[in-house]
Amino acid sequence: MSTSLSRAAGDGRPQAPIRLLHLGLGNFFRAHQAWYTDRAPDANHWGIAAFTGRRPGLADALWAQDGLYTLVTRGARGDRNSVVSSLAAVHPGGDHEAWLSYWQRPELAVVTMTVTEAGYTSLPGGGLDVSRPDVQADIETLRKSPTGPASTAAGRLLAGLAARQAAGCPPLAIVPCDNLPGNGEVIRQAVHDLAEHTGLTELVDQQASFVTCMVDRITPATTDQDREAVGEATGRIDAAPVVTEPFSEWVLSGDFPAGRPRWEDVGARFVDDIIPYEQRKLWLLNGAHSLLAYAGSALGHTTVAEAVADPCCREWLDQWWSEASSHLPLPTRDLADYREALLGRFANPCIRHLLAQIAADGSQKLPVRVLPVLRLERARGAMPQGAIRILAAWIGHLRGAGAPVQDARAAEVVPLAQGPLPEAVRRLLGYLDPQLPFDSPLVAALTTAAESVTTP
Ligand SMILES: NC(=O)c1ccc[n+]([C@@H]2O[C@H](COP(=O)([O-])OP(=O)(O)OC[C@H]3O[C@@H](n4cnc5c(N)ncnc54)[C@H](O)[C@@H]3O)[C@@H](O)[C@H]2O)c1
Ligand SMILES: O=P(O)(O)OC[C@@H](O)[C@@H](O)[C@H](O)[C@H](O)CO
Repeated sequence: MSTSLSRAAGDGRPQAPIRLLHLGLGNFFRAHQAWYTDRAPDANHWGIAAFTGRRPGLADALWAQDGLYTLVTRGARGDRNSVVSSLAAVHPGGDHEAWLSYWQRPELAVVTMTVTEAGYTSLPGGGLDVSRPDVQADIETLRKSPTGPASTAAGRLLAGLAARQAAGCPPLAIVPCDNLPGNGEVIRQAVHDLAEHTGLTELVDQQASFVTCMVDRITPATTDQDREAVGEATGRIDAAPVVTEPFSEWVLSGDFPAGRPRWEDVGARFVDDIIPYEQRKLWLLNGAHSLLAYAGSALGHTTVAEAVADPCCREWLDQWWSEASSHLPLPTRDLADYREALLGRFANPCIRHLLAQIAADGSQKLPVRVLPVLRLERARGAMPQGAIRILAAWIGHLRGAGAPVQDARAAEVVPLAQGPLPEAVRRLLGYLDPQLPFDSPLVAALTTAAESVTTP
């Protein structure tokens, strides 16, 4: 009979001392940052304590198997299974005492996070969105006690920094790993704004260095079938395996005052100017994902691989990529190779990446994946049909076409999308950027494009 993964049974390596902390224990973190750490030559010195966002389920499942899990690297020609050992402790997000206790350890050096775009609780133009009830609740909590049980990511970081300062510990690095440009600065600003509302301002820059990074590895949600396949292939019960693609990229920019694992020895790159890497990835990969999520699901497709096999979607992808590529400061040959590689990654028939998963939180994603290209194209007098198609398909999605709406801002954007199309288009453009509804030719082109998106 199969037994669960366990260190006592000889699975994985012994637990490493904890010097890394992570918020947002999900699949991507386990396929990416935890995997880089696991393979670093100094992995034996760098254990991670990871916290879920709020729900305890994954922490419980991983706790029962000593933090070990199987990483299934799924290429078009088959799977490769390996056990990742870098998680030394796992906790439910609500365990605030445990969260603070790690910040009070002098040896803690790096805090990473994957909390989704919506988890940054920031305004579209930057800065903390203090109108949110969860942010307001954190302001109250942290005013009462600087280390109180905050619930937002910014609040938890600030409470951690306050605990660290009170314990007299040295500064560390905070490394957000979500698909946002300048993610280090975005979270720094959010934490800083929260600190201003709670009288803790000086603490932020004294205690932390905010590192920006570009992350890439397509990692879908795990299915029961994946769990069964891992059990059959490894002879071990694993309640929480992660399936990911062979490709991986991590580019970082910023200081690590208390050190870090030798991630550069296993493929991570440290650069001074991260902007070209961010733009290439967010526009070409994530922008294309959003196109397929809305336009592809409206055509009846369920996964990225299905959508990219449809010649119509392929043509739309090429149009979007040509528009976006023309604004990237990278050699033409490199961009052509990147696009070619993306097609192969998207077409991987063994990665079942659901369009519905990618479609979530479009209100947070389109401003960083699509709008920069739209604005650059309009500034040079072009009417970018590729970018317009993505926005049109998103509007169709909010009006009921394709994947179901799951958006942190659904209560605002779904009502804006209802009623006669020209007004809905104007309202949604205004939501994304108050300047855009004044661009009448754009409003007209987007209305025409949105009319062609099928709604039920
Ligand atoms: N999956 C990918 O292919 C991929 C690739 C690159 C980057 N990312 C980034 O990683 C993020 C997570 O993706 P995933 O595949 O791990 O998803 P997931 O659903 O497996 O995990 C998400 C984790 O984030 C936590 N979380 C969500 N909202 C939070 C909040 N407000 N505060 C704190 N924690 C919160 C959840 O509790 C969970 O632990 C994405 O939103 C994206 O920004 C994902
Ligand atoms: O993870 P999200 O929700 O930000 O976006 C969905 C996908 O576009 C994204 O996860 C990509 O698969 C990933 O960014 C590839 O590295």
